[in-house]
Amino acid sequence: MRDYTKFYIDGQWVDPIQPKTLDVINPANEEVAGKISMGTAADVDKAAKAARKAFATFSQTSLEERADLLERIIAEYQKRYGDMADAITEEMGAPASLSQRAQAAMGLAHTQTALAVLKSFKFVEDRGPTRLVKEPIGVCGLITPWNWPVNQIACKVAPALAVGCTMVLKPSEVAPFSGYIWTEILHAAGVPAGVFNLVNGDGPEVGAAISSHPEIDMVSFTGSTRAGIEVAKNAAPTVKRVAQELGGKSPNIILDDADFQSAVTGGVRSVMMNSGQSCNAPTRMLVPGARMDEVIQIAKAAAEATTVGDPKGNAQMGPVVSEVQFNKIQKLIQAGIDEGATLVAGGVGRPDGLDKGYFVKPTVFANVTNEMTIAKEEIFGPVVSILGYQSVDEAVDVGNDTEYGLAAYVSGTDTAKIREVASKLRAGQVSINGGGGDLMAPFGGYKMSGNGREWGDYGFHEFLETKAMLGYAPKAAE
Ligand SMILES: NC(=O)c1ccc[n+]([C@@H]2O[C@H](COP(=O)([O-])OP(=O)(O)OC[C@H]3O[C@@H](n4cnc5c(N)ncnc54)[C@H](O)[C@@H]3O)[C@@H](O)[C@H]2O)c1
Repeated sequence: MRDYTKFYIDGQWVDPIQPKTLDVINPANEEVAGKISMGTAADVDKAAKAARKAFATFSQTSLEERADLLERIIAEYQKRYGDMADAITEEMGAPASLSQRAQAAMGLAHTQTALAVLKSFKFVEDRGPTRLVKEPIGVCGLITPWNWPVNQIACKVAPALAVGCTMVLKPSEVAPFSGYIWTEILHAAGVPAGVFNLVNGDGPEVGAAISSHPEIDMVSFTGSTRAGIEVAKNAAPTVKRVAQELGGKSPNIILDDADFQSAVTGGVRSVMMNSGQSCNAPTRMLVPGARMDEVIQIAKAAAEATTVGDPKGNAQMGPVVSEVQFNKIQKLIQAGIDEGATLVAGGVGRPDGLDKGYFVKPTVFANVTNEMTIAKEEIFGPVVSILGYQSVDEAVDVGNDTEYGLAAYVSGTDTAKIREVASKLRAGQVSINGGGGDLMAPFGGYKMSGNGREWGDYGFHEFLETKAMLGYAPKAAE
């Protein structure tokens, strides 16, 4: 049982102003795995004031001092790597192997990337007599979700620290263990008091208090589009910058000349990874209509080959994060059946032999139309919807016919055709023939998927203001 009931404010582990706790449930066995405190606006106020005070000095630190700090965080993270992976498996059910090789790895990798970017980042640019200076924006409010918990924390905290900002973090209350360990890492690394603060709690109380606090200069939010809109509304009266990384319903266009065995199998596996709980999962697979039967056979085999079970064992897929998510996914699978899609694999109910835990069957629907609920709504579960297209233009139109625009995927062999399709897709990231794994590539969405860009050097700009110093270089006397 983890007792994670302290907050971290002004360099100290402190009790919440009003004691109130929340049990954290392990989704693999539905048992209480630990508890956190649920903060209030008063805790946020204390943290924001500590961050404001610290900003005066931390914003003036040298690039070398901040690089040194990131190096110490990396060293401490490496020491706690196993703890981090275990915590993620326990709090949100990712299989141990996924937590080790991806979930925990991303937290470390974003910190290393921030360090690398910092070493060559251009904070100053001279344009004739004018000097442009990039300065830290101030105190940042960071609100993160549960699905890739430390990935999202690190891709905000590391660049914010790198540029000299101070911050208040609120991790997801559903999966708060990794955020606590992250905080222990930062404390051990000697982050100066007040620079980084942790307040746990829920969205309507702590999230809203962060969004509206006058001492917080910007909010970087990752989560659902619903909550992202609330954050922006609450932030509006204080005119703070709001960076939103929101939901997705990403199209995966498989062109007629693709290697179907590999593209369809890869598409299904990508959705099943992390139990479908990735904002950029390729959940709408678009295939030539004439080849639907062939695709169904491949997709069925891929889904049925996915092993589901105890995330501490060897299963490829663990549970989904919570009862709320489990019930939502069940309803959407039922909607697919009711609206006439062809159920190819999986379906409602738990997989055989798994009576406890929020386990969902790896599910594939075919003959889906883009009007169906399962093609429109972000399911955030292991459910693939396969749609047939008659022409490549139609595939692009249907691919873009969504309120989201986070990611898109194209596969085929004709490079010119693939690039043409990729250029027409309205999404922040387009992956070609399974391309990925570039931590320097900006990550963020078009349309209702958000307005920010995280990762690499783009991630730095979220936390910077630009100052123009006019007449900085006076003209030489004639
Ligand atoms: N675009 C991206 O980079 C990205 C990455 C991962 C997840 N996501 C999205 O996140 C969602 C899943 O995560 P979730 O269920 O934790 O999302 P969520 O919106 O319920 O919660 C995300 C965070 O926001 C907080 N929150 C909730 N309501 C709030 C409010 N009114 N004001 C302020 N904060 C509030 C939560 O407490 C949590 O910390 C999915 O929609 C997914 O697509 C997006």
